[in-house]
Amino acid sequence: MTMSSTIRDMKEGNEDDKIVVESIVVDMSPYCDAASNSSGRTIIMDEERRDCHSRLNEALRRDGFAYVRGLGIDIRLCEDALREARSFLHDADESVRRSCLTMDRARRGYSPACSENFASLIGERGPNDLVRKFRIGPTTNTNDPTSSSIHRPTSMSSSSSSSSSSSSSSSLHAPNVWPTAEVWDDESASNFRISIGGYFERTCRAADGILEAIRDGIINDVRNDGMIYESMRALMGSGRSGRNVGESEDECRGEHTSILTLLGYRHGRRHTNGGGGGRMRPLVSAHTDVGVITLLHYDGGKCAMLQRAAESYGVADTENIEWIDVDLPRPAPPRDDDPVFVVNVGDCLSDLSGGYLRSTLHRVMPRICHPIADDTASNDTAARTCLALFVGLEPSASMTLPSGEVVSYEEWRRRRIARATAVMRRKE
Ligand SMILES: O=C(O)CCC(=O)C(=O)O
Ligand SMILES: [Fe+2]
Repeated sequence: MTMSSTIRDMKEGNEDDKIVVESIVVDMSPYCDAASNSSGRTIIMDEERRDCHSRLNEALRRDGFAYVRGLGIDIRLCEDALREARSFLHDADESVRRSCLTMDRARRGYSPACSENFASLIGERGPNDLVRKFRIGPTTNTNDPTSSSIHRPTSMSSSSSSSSSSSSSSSLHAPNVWPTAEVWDDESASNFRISIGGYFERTCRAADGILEAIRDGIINDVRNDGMIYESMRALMGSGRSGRNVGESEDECRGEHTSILTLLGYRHGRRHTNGGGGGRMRPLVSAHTDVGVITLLHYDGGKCAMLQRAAESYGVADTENIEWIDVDLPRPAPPRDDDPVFVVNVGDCLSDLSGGYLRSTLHRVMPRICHPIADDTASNDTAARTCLALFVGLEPSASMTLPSGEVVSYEEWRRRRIARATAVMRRKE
């Protein structure tokens, strides 16, 4: 049974729903949401962790993608963040979004539709992506409530933080930009910042648990390769959550480079072209993600569908790939407060693990749907909204590649992008 048919069965109310869900969604609570005993000490059974990391890595090895839950993230946080993202990406006036344009829109702020081209990430030529995006990341500035070094969003001023300073010299660290009360209204601007900032902080922490599980799984499985232990060190320690063992939450640093991207898709011209008998063109071209892992959560918006390649194909044959829908199961009782996420492997983890885990090609395709005339976010079931956390290491994090070469994360990233650019140039 494929991942997509499994989910379809579940949605149609198959009697065996619960069993099916249990069999495909990996419960990450032994790594992300460990229960405490009466004295507050965490109880984690080795066996539970073993089961968790082997199930997760099995899915990631097979598909490059896995469904996870048990991240310790309340469904209300996800619903709030999706609602706020919808309100900004679909309902607000374009002038509100454009107030968040930055010099480096691939890292922070608003990126309008048709301004990015993910096909270039794999050295392919394709139309620009038809999606609106908004990005935030760590600022390493402890005065910024969205700095992941602060684990409790406090008073959210609605003023733009674009002037806030960053203590890091890396181009992967930049100030966040938020819509202000002057261009939006006070309440909208403030709710947006609180929900999106809170979601970012919480998912960054959950991603740490997921990476720990992936690392344990790989080390356990590839025991006879001495180098793998060195390679996996990059996934641990102070790099990502910014918190060192023994530090309190107030003391931790926000030096990882994870970026939260909000993505908004609407019914548009690529739907009507394809509907006329022509070949549908993707809204986001086939690509692999550059970072370590990506953690996705999205609503049921019908106008677009995330798809992954059925198997690991060479980047060269993107034309003849079998694509599988990556639908998101809605949690059902008694787990209806425990949201399901998708994890996928990025190129960095693929390189670090020497191909043990492989980044999988994926894309977003338009789906024919029937948008209603008054399509505000509150009543539009066509618009699709996705929250994507692209997990990155600290710029100076030292990566030992299985070849034995040691390279910083920032340098590895620079080479990865340069490789794709060089392929594009050769094709020109
Ligand atoms: O919208 C989605 O589901 C995923 C988009 C994506 O693959 C990306 O932004 O890297
Ligand atoms: Fe992606």
